[in-house]
Amino acid sequence: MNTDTLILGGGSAGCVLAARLSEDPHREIVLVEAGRNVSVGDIPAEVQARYPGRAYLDRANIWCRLTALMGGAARNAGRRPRRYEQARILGGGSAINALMANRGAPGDYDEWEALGAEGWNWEACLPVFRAMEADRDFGGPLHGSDGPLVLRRIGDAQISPFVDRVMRTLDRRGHPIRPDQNGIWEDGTFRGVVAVDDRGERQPTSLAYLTPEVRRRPNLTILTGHVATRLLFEGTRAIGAEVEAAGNERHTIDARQIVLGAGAIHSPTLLLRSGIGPAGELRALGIPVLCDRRGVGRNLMEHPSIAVATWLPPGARERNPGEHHEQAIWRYSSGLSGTPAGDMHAAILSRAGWHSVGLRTGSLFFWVNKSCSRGFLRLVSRDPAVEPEVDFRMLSDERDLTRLKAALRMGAEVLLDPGMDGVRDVVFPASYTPRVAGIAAPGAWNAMQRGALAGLLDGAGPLRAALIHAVVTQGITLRELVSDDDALTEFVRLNVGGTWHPSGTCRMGQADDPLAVTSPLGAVLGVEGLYVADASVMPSIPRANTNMPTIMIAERIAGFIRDGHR
Ligand SMILES: Cc1cc2nc3c(=O)[nH]c(=O)nc-3n(C[C@H](O)[C@H](O)[C@H](O)COP(=O)(O)OP(=O)(O)OC[C@H]3O[C@@H](n4cnc5c(N)ncnc54)[C@H](O)[C@@H]3O)c2cc1C
Repeated sequence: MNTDTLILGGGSAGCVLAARLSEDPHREIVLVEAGRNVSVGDIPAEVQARYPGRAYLDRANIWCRLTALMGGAARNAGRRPRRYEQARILGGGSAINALMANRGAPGDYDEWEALGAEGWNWEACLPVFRAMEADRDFGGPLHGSDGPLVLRRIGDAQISPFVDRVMRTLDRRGHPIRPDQNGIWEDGTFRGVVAVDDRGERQPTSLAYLTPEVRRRPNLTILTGHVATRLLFEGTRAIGAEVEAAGNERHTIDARQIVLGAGAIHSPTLLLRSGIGPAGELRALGIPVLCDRRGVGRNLMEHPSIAVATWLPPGARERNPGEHHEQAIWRYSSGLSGTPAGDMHAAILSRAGWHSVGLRTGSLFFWVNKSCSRGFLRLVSRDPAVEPEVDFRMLSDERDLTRLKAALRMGAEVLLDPGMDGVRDVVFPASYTPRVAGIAAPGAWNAMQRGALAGLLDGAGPLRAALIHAVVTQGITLRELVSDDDALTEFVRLNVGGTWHPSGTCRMGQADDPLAVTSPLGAVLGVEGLYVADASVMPSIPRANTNMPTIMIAERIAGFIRDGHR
């Protein structure tokens, strides 16, 4: 097979790249995606749903062997990797994520430019954000009205009694309720902006960008169920890729130009496997070094998280099980020296899972929105079936630990505030541990078990607190954590999780920056004909969920490639 532009990875970014680059009828495009197809009329119900809590737990939609190290280890024990969900489906993260649609602070993009990504300041990025969206609630200079992604805020009829009361309680405590999360960057609480279309359904980029009309273009070929195993080069010029179809049949696709959209874990992995990366590490695995670039797989970023949860009395529970659950957010500034405004984020969740216990649990899911810790990923085998080692080194920067500990304390205060009387019951610490992930797997057995536990907890009356502490938090109480700093440190270090926002592993920068992997145009430094255009290229993590920033990146780099910038 032979094409002009070969796009590897059909995720949030890859589908945008395919749609935009195929607008030029003279350019042949092949899009290769490892996961299954998603199209209008052929979309799994859990992917289409506005309630997203099943899609990312379905093993058919994710890279099942991928694990990652998050934070610290228990005393006298090694660090243990946990499953780390990343999409393997056409549309990528946008087909399984929590639908939150925000961009971060203007300062995040000005920072990208300051770090060497020339031309990526807020003034340059804002018009692209606007062009991507059709905001159904707000207009004006910060919003778009006719882009492919419909955005809206959770309405009065949808908001759960618990979420509504948290917002009012926070308002009374000095964190004002504000109308627009995507408006002026300021602290407060906001109804969540979600990418939900006018029928109330998810819009993965595999539908919003790869519309039936786009798919009919004769110059666009979409290959799903195909895994790219390695890039091919002639000298230092990329000339194609080796791909493996289901059934292990390998073949090559020749191309004039290759664009990686395989995401922040698998785009650097493909570079490493193809000989682009830290020379010593590659040689140790017997991979011939094509280009010694130390930055490949470094600068791995996430938003470290921890939660405070409460058992919900019946009247405070989500009334519609199909409703989106991340209904509001709380943005605040830690005030810690060297951190910017609005560096902290809490998702105010009406429920904690698809099952009966989840439906009865509300939570404040905190994350450090401007995190300072940086991790890495590296190959451990030449075998393309073996996932890389991923180590986020969360909280390795003390500032992240300090902020997350303070967040847990604040969350406890808010949920225990008398203003919450009637919509909260027992308050307890929570996090997305491997145990919780196991329990959360969709299926009849888990549904039955959770149903029995929910019934037990509902009927437990004065024994509920003891039962939650025994079964849910396994002996850890909130009182102990907020009164004992060492216990809190240990709990946060052990239980810190992510938010599924990996980024930065092929970061943009200037050619003389030894840790830069791509130029500000997305071109891989040191070789020709190869680009990266996904969450990997972010120089620093934005104060945002990362889907909209990634789509903006794909839009811009597609534009650079289309216009022939070098
Ligand atoms: C569970 C979850 C919840 C999230 N919630 C939100 C949210 O609410 N809001 C938000 O803004 N962001 C959210 N995110 C993050 C957001 O979805 C990602 O930042 C975004 O999808 C990244 O886009 P990407 O194109 O870089 O990578 P992806 O969307 O992950 O796409 C990469 C694609 O490449 C494919 N691929 C990888 N390797 C190969 C290969 N070798 N050959 C062929 N194909 C390959 C993968 O299968 C995948 O489809 C969430 C993510 C997850 C996983």
